[in-house]
Amino acid sequence: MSESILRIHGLSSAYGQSTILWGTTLEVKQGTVTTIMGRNGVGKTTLLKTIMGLVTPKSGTIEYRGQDITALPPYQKSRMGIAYVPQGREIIPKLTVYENLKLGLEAVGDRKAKIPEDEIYTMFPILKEFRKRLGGNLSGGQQQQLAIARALTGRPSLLLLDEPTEGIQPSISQEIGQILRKLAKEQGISVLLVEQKIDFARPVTDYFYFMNRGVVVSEGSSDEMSMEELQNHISL
Ligand SMILES: Nc1ncnc2c1ncn2[C@@H]1O[C@H](COP(=O)(O)OP(=O)(O)OP(=O)(O)O)[C@@H](O)[C@H]1O
Repeated sequence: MSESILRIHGLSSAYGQSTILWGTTLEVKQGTVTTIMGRNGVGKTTLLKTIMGLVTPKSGTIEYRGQDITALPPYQKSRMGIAYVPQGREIIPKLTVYENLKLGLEAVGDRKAKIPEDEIYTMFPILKEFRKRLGGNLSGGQQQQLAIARALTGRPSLLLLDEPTEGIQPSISQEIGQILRKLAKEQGISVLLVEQKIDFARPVTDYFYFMNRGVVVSEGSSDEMSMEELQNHISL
């Protein structure tokens, strides 16, 4: 079994008085795609934000590559190789595709580094074609590809992805799924994915966690789970 790149133990976090995570525990193995599923509002986005340091945990620990990173701010986590693609993508509409990609490098604090253009454009050929186009003029699927590409410019070890298929046509979702598999299997990048669509998640995922009301309620490897079991888990 491969090593864990991320271990989360008993993580709780809140917005003011409103507690959302109630002691979440999970891990991500190196070079795998690990997927968190659960209904709207159970705390999946809050979990990713807490891992990234955008929400401060009340208790619990986050360990990345064996190091306790619980209290570190987001920029330090970025520099250590954790990249985050938020729900809704958050690309900058008034900047070109290339300029948006450059922002990914700034997030890791390396202004002198070059965008690995060959790699990025091999993975996302449409971004090469639209290099000079404004981000705001891309389709939803192309913006999602740009957001993932931007996260990859700093060569992360762990990619946190929040619902990349939301509002995207199935053919592009499929392409994104294939890219996530490749990143994990060929480049050893570990992916922690939040996803609601079973059809997309099933072929992409190595290991599933199911959340309800701020905790993990069940888990299991993708191979061991039938489509029916998956359906049952998320309808709980
Ligand atoms: N900034 C915030 N301030 C206060 N409450 C928030 C904030 N962000 C989210 N919440 C609340 O926290 C709860 C969990 O939200 P979260 O977005 O983490 O869930 P989710 O499982 O990702 O759901 P979804 O799939 O709808 O994004 C919800 O009740 C939501 O209304």
